[in-house]
Amino acid sequence: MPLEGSKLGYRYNKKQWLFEKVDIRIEPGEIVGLVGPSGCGKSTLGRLLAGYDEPLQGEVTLGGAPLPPSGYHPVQMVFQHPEKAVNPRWTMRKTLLEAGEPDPQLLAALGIGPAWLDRWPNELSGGELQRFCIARALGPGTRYLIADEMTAMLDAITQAQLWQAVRDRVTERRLGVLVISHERHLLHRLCSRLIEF
Ligand SMILES: Nc1ncnc2c1ncn2[C@@H]1O[C@H](COP(=O)(O)OP(=O)(O)OP(=O)(O)O)[C@@H](O)[C@H]1O
Repeated sequence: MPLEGSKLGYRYNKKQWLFEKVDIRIEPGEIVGLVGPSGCGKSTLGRLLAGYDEPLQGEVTLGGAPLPPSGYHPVQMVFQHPEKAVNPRWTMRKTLLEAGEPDPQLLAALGIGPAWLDRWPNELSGGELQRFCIARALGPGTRYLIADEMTAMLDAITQAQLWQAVRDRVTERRLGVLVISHERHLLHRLCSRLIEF
């Protein structure tokens, strides 16, 4: 089931339109890159596709139907700053359980040590915390991942490890991925096509 945005338009606070009439389509098992100058609206488009915000024009559909209004969301988004994306009062185990029972193979592929599950967010480094955010976003019900500068703050080795784990899910589960990044070499390595925004 493709993830599609049709004739999407958005603007903040009734200012000028950030974008209008944008069509975008991602197929299962596809990794697509989204590039464009800073401030052009890439993250905003990602938020619309992930159902965080409602488009002001057009619609987002998954397999031809509107995104589900409640329950586990099949389109998940991961941001650059993991510390903003987790509840500081939840252990990492509880954080992960939000997305369903975690798959031990996925945790191992993301380099998450079993002992980390009993830690609190402030007891992990940014890179360690981001691994949990990715694990949570790849819960069993996820069909699409919107990765917004997901590995921009990580070293090259960790970056490669995390993207390999995502790629394996693309192959095994036919996960579809939209990669928002300024790093052209990363996009060329990962993506089968690029959308210039
Ligand atoms: N909540 C908000 N309220 C008002 N304006 C916003 C809000 N979020 C983003 N903007 C503005 O909308 C524009 C697009 O922002 P967005 O984050 O989507 O761009 P981007 O292409 O992802 O940028 P970057 O590459 O710098 O991350 C920017 O000018 C930004 O200042």
